[in-house]
Amino acid sequence: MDSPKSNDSTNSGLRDSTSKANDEEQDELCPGFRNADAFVKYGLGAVLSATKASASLPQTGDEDDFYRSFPGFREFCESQGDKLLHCMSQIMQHHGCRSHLRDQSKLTGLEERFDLVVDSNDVILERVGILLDEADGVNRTQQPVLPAGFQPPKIVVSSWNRMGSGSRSRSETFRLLHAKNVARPQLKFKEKVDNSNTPFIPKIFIKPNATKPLSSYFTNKQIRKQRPEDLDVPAALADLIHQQRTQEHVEDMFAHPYQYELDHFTVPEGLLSKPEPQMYKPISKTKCSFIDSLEDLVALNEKLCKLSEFAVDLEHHNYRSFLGLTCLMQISTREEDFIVDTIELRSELYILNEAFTDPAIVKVFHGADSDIDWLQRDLGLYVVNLFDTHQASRALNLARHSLDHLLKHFCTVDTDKRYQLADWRIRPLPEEMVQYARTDTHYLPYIYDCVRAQLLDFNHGQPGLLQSVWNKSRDISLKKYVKPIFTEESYLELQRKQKRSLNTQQLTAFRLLFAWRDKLARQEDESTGFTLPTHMMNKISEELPREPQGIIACCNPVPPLVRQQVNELHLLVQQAREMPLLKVRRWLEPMFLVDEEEMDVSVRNTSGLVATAKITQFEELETPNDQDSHSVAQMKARRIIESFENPFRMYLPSSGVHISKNAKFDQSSKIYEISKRWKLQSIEQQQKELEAKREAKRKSKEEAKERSKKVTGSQNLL
Ligand SMILES: O=c1ccn([C@@H]2O[C@H](COP(=O)(O)O)[C@@H](O)[C@H]2O)c(=O)[nH]1
Ligand SMILES: [Mn+2]
Repeated sequence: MDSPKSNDSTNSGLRDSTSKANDEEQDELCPGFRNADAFVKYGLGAVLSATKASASLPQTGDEDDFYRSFPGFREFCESQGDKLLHCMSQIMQHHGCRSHLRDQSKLTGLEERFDLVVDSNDVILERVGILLDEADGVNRTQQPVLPAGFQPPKIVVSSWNRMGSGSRSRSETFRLLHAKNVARPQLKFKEKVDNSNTPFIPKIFIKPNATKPLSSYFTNKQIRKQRPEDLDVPAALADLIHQQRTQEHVEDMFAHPYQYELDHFTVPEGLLSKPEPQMYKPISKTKCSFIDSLEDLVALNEKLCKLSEFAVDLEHHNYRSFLGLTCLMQISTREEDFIVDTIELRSELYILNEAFTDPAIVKVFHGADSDIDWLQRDLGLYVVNLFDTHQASRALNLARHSLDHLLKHFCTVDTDKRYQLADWRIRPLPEEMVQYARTDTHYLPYIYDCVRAQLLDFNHGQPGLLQSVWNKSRDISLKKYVKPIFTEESYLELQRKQKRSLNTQQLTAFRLLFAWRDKLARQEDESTGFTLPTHMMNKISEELPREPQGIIACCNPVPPLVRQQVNELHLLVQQAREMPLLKVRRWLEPMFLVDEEEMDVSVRNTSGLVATAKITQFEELETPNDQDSHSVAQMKARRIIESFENPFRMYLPSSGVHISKNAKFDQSSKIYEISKRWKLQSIEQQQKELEAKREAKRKSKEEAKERSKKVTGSQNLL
């Protein structure tokens, strides 16, 4: 699990419809890559040949680490990696992801490029999801009608041959498994999903293995559930009591229920000495049980409570739900595998807290970050004594840290992740998905032994490195699930991330669409990506269509909720069009409006030169691209800003610009103060401030005029 399991499908980038040059460039790379059919025809072919080529690379397997210890080999890998990243960025750019970023040198570091990959996956998957459903004729807005029983959905398997007639023994067919009319699991939940725009409160009311008892807020149903109007006292008094109770419990309400136990957790002594790895049982000889009844769950808990360790993993779905849904839990002991239906047993799974929070039992996860969130959010489960094999792999500095790599490295097991993104809500779960799911935990107890032994060997038998993995794992289990909260500023975060330059009308449209999408997604319990994918939201806000049909034209395929509410969306766009047209600039991190009267701006370039220029009053622009109406000082300021943003660009001196050689950059200069001051302000706030300032200035000018009139008048009198 190297890649983050992001629940946020809002990160999609922007397809710059005007970047024709870019399109042409891409056409050379992948001719006819402009629509889904063409993608399947050409794009898929390219992907397949790339996959084939990568499979024909020498399989270094266990020797990865050995080869990588040679600087030449490492450098070669890195340079090839860079080339690949560049290629990927180009493909993504073409596919509508951050295509506005023509200057790839602005993508600094792997992190940002990785962001790009994640964003692009979002865009592509959003499209694939919508297209598949459209092809199936599924109307996503209609809740499927469920017959009395739980009707098995029709499974659709789209497949293509991954390797051609290949030499590899296992099935090489890549399957995109999804299902028609999957019943919405949310309909079966005993407790309704809480998509309200309020912080998450832990779902816990009993606390097994507690050293510090659970706050009465959680244990006392009366306190938790009592509404002021249900108290048998006058309304005002009830309100007061309720308020006091809430205040009294507010800290407990948001604290990690096992904070105290985790803070005081020490690894059992025996676990810091070198283990003899206990070989896993062949999967074919291991019993696998599907747990979907309370009775079986209780029996499973009893079994787990008797063990010293077991492995856990979760499968998740986040497209047809606002917060995401935990669909499956895999548990492996040294003897058995269990597949737990976390949809069916969602309200009962807290039972497992007895084993999950027992400090004497090690819970082995691989890459537990998201799992910890999902356990808390959906099942009210916490983990005390977590061992994360992903953290162990990092401490051992292995070549890669994915589960596939560890399986290959320690167990010589080849896996593929073809079901990782399957629709895990499908019931009954197809056998092949069960088999896939169990491999995620089956080998983990053995890998846990191996990495512990190696961590001790690595450190000459000293437990320091092993202890550090336990500490990192504990930090992960201390994480608290944070619910996405919408604020008036939320859209700015996404806008900043996308680094697009918008005028005030476009930005207003973006803000209104963002709010519409958030509200509707919460209400309908759909992801924001399903409601209105970010790249479509970008397109609408850039183009500001004058007609509802124009909004539809920005979306391909049209999301069902957009089709349903196109008139509301159109009203929002109209509202945005009524804004005065100003250009919005991005300056360093914050965005701001270029408007400061006669303000000195100092900027230093790489050679230590300090440039100072005046920015004078700006004129409101008739059109966003109306360069002529820029004042000279604005142009200067723009160039300074550009040179600030790109330190490799030499700032060219021109009249009115002062450059002092070797001058020190003054940290307290205005550029700093301003960027700080603007940082937390929304564009609207900025606009208000600017208007107030202008108004004050206008008044003071008028007053000055009045005064001078009076003076002239009195002089005349004299
Ligand atoms: O690249 C990825 C990897 C995973 N997910 C989601 O996470 C869960 C669990 O993944 P594991 O690999 O089993 O830890 C999976 O069901 C996906 O929903 C993902 O979205 N993208
Ligand atoms: Mn898994």
